[in-house]
Amino acid sequence: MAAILRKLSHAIASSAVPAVDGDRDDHEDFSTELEYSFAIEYGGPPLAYDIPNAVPVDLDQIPTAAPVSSASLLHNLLLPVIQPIAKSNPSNKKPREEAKLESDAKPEKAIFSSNSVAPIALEYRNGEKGVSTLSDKLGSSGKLGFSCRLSGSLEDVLELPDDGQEAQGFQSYMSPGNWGSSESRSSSRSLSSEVFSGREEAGEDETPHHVKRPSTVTFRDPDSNDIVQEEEFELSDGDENVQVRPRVERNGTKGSCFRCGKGNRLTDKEVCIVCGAKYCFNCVLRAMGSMPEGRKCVTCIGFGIDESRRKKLGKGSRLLKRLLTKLEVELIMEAEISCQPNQLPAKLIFVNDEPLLQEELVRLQGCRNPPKRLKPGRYWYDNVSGFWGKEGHMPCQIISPQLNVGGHIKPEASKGDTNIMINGREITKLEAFILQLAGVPCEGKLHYWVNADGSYQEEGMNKVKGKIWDKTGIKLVCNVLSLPIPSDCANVSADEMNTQNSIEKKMPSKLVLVGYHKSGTSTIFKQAKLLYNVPFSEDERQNIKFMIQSRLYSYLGILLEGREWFEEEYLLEKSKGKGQLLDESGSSGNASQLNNKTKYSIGPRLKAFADWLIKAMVSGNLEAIFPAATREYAPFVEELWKDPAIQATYDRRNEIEMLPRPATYFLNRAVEISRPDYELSDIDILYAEGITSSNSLTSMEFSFPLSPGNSNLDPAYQRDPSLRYQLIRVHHSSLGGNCKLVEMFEDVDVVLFCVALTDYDEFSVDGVSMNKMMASKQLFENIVTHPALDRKDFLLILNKFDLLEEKIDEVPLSRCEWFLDFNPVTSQNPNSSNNNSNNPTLAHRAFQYVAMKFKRLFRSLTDRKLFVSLVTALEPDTVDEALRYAREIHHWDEEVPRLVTELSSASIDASSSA
Ligand SMILES: Nc1nc2c(ncn2[C@@H]2O[C@H](COP(=O)(O)OP(=O)(O)OP(=O)(O)O)[C@@H](O)[C@H]2O)c(=O)[nH]1
Ligand SMILES: [Mg+2]
Repeated sequence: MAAILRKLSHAIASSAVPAVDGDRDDHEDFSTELEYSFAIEYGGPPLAYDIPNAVPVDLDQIPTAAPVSSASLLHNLLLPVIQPIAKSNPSNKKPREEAKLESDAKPEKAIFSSNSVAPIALEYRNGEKGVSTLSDKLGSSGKLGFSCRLSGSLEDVLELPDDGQEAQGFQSYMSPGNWGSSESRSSSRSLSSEVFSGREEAGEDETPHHVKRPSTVTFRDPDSNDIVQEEEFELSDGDENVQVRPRVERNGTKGSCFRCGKGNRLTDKEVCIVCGAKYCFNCVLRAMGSMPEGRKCVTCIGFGIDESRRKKLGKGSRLLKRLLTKLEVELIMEAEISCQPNQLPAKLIFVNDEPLLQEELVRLQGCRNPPKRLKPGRYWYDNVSGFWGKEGHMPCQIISPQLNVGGHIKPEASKGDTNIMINGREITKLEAFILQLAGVPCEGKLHYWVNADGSYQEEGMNKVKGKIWDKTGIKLVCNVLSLPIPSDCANVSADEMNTQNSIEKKMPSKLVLVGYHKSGTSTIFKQAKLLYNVPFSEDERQNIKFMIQSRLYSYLGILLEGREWFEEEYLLEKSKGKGQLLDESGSSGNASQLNNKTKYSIGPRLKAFADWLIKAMVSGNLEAIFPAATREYAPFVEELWKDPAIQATYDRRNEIEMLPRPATYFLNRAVEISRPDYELSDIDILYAEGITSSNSLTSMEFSFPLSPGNSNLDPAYQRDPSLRYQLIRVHHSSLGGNCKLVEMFEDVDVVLFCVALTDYDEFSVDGVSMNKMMASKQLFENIVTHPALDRKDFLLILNKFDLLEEKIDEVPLSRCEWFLDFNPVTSQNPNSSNNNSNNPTLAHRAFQYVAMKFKRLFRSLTDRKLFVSLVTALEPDTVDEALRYAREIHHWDEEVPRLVTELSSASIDASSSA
């Protein structure tokens, strides 16, 4: 491609430079500035809407000005003269072969216009690639010698729709490229609309220096990682903490659009949140694509944002609103706020001179009263009083106290010079003024302790001398002087404050939930939210909805792969002469055999979509495409779903191993889910895989309502319903190598370790293939033996019992090397659902056996007792019981002295198997 461009740049340069002005320097300058834009004619399946069209220009049709006759000019009057398009001068003509594509394709149509942009229209005809270059065109017409500029570039031809056509325009830009033939698929990379700055001096094998431009078709090619490659980076001040970000080059003058170089400072533009490049209305979609991470140039995807723009995250702009529909803008804003690369980087936040660790940042942001508008920078934090400020400045906020984040506070943290120390920090003059107003002695060198509730005492003395915030007028003065006041007490009385403080002191008991891949931790967490009425925020609901919509496409992709196998299998059988047997459709089988059609065959339009979807899925790019493009493909989903071949495939879904279990639930409602107005139900939330796409740590606070009468729990275990609990769900992968990060849970009360009972014959697919039960066991060992969890209570949740019941009769438990000695005495009636201890089902025996294996393992590692609970995460009662059990374990622990004589370990065992 580079060679072709160089040839083109020769061709264009030689033609664009007037014959009379053969100055070589001019020529080179001109050619280095040349830019080319490519487009190909859409050859995919028919769409329900118009797509931009590259209209060929017939050179003969271009109106030209008649030459001004010199006779008509007045003597000595210099007028600008428009030169006509003249017949070519063969001596200036580039040899046609030189500019010809290696493919030898026959050019059919071409459009060319250049000042600095030379777009070239590529065409596909039956998979045959063709390109019309300038020299082709001129060669065929035998004409050359432009001295005037053809008006309108191809980009202008492919102009974005005006306001009235916004949605359609965006759809067109979000089309999956060329879905046509397999050839066109393989060359879909050339769909990218790239604008190259061609450099004459580039050597044969060198890639020309180019500023990569976003694709007009806004999806990444599934095969290509090109658009995230970046050639130039800048380091700011050599600070290793500062993330390297792509640098952008502007084509035009200051204030102009970074892409087309047009416009000025007053033109409405959209700004890339990473590199600051600004794009005009016409260029923004080309430059930013489908915006999977919000408003970023495609080359900036994956990079952290420019922190000075953080406060703009999620705030839609006028320009986007003009360009896209409300839903599309919402989607993009959502992605902008929630995607991983846009999150605040912990290491850029220094608290008391120390950079934060990720878990410290989580703690800081997740506390009851977190710092507002936190951004990278240096802060001080007095964790006794909760005062928080920027390094070298007076406090700006009072956040939750007692947070274990950052280093120790320094006396000079706020650059105070008053000789008055509060909790180890020398306070500023304004703070000293407030203390005086509050009646606190401020003469001489003083050291005070100030608590979060404003009570103060002199260092070394054991007597509270008073409360700063109690005095009337203090808060008002603080407000006037821009000094912070505790947020809780702004509108509440002292009494209320005391109550609040005492509640705050009653920190919730912490239950941490962890398990190996797909053990069911998210499902249990979501079930708990539903059970204890902890609402999903609008954001969470949106995230889950988008996740379900995205996953739907991967389920469809898997189904479509299955369809291919079934079709191939059918044809193979047919070629062996067995087709007749396989075809259940009787006489129509003969007709379909004649044209190689099977009941698994789909039409070309769906085939093209299927090919594209499978390719995107295999290359792992579906997440970048969906859910942004959900709306675009909803009609295809409907068409696909109704197709008999897909239904025939779906009927054989049990044979498609890759199809996860929840797929059936969602595929059954594929059409409804794919629609933009799809409304999420609680059951959908439960069945959705995961919680959000990026969450590795999720937490909720709740209390247990009084147990309903039919609860299996002994009423003696009813507890104060106002007691608070925090359930923290951690994805095992976020615990780091050897579960190092478990140490952030050293203050948890009970660890809930979740194991999927069905894992015994399954193998993990990522990394080294390993039996999932063995992997679970390994994770269990790592966590249990972690020093931070020494002597913690563990509750083993054996999950997916419903699935175990289905599986155990088919697949023996001894498939897992750890369970080789499982030798149940088969019951009289293996299908009986009776699970009492006299006649337990095979699944129950298996559960008891697995529980026993883990208990023994736990004892061998800790010399302590492991508690076990049997759960089916999709059934609320079992989750409720497991969590209430965890609560009991925690409180038993607190009440050991009283309970130790009452509770024997036998009763614990009994309740665990219940
Ligand atoms: N039938 C059935 N399905 C379950 C049960 N628990 C979980 N699942 C399904 O198993 C799959 C994995 O569950 P998740 O809750 O996402 O598991 P996870 O531990 O969060 O998995 P990660 O993605 O590794 O975090 C989902 O499709 C769930 O719907 C269960 O008790 N019964
Ligand atoms: Mg999950």
